[in-house]
Amino acid sequence: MRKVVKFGGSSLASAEQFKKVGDIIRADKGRKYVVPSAPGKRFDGDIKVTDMLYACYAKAEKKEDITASIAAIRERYMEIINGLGLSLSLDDQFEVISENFKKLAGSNYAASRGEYLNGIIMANYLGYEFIDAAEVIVFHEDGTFDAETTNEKLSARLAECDNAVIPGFYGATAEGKVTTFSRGGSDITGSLIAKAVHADLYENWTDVSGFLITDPRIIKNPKVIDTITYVELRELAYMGATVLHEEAIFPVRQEGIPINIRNTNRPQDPGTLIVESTCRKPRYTITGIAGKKGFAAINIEKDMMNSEIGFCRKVLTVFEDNGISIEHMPSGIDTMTVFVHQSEFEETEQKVLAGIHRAVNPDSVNLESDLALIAVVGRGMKSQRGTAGRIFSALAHASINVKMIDQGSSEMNIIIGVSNQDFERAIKSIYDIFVTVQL
Ligand SMILES: Nc1ncnc2c1ncn2[C@@H]1O[C@H](COP(=O)(O)OP(=O)(O)O)[C@@H](O)[C@H]1O
Ligand SMILES: N[C@@H](CC(=O)OP(=O)(O)O)C(=O)O
Repeated sequence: MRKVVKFGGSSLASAEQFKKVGDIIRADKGRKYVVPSAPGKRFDGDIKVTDMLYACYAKAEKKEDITASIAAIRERYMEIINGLGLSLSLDDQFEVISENFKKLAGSNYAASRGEYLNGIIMANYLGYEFIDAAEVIVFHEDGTFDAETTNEKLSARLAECDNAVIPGFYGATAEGKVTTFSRGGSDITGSLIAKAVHADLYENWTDVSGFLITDPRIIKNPKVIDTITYVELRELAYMGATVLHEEAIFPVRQEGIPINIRNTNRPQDPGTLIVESTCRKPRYTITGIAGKKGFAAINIEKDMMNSEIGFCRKVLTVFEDNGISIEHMPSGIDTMTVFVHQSEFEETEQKVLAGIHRAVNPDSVNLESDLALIAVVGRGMKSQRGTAGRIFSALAHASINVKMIDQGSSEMNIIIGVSNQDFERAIKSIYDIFVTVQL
């Protein structure tokens, strides 16, 4: 078995965590390619190294003294090196990094150093080859990711070595400008490597025993999902289940490589297997629940709207022209609602309203803010009668007003809009009706 293993920041926050990771890798010869993140939080309230780097770079940009900030970052790594008993010096690397910060090499460069340095330590600790991600993960000049060149470079480079450590989160353009994925992007690096080496499995090690039915910060100890499909996971990841970056699914999906989410602190747990398709029946009718706060709804009313050809297109053009992306668009006979991200919308809100008036001359337009969207997802929901009924009776029992309902044509997800303030209670009542009472 050839495996790619990615360890998140929580798994590499201290020497103690590194030792657990070392034991996991050494326990299975198939764990050949290792993708580390930067050191994460050691305890509640701690600061991730990536955030320390961003903050330090912001100081450099303001021409403030960064000596103390660099020293604090360096201390995080020295604690790991000393705790592991390694004879490794990062003096040269820190000298280069300090110089580049002062030269304002860019905030992407700054953030990427967290993974870069952790990769050097990991390679030294394991006795694996270190491959700088800047050599093999390629971005276009405009900052977008170059999937084709990356796959070629990775395949060629990794064919030369039996095992290697490749830091997550960053890469570089052909000109050598360091660029990163969005936050949590080490998951993407792992997936790209799994694809390039035709891995049998992509293991993603974190601090929870798999993908949980819902966010453990909302429900205490939610049940683990044993098997989930890429499609279900994509819906949940997009809607805020942050355990895996939403874009990490695509590279492995093209190759049909399963992902296994595992817990570094409980390696004996089987975790969650993410697959293309499965005959395994899900344990509950629903597979998972996820959601996000911070949406606004634009409600548009106009008599006979439905018979006006091009109405929707004209409305949507107004959003497009103002650079606003649309999240959902439920409609009635004479009404249409557009859900958008509130933070993105606030700046241009009045321009959009005026634009809608000009474009379609509606009877009325009104705005509602502070809304949350919740996705209830599950392959078991398809052709299972009464699922929606159960969701809405659970919400009614909890006295939660439902502002929007949207069921995808795949019958695999139902999206519900509620007030921000009802968000946690709504998730809890849906979880209880399907999982706690085991319906
Ligand atoms: N449905 C979910 N299942 C599991 N974890 C979730 C879910 N939704 C949110 N999380 C959060 O995701 C965290 C793991 O992701 P992340 O912080 O990116 O870890 P890492 O540092 O290992 O990359 C968990 O500790 C948990 O708080
Ligand atoms: N260190 C980066 C990238 C990353 O993937 O981290 P983690 O695996 O800890 O989520 C971040 O904090 O965004």
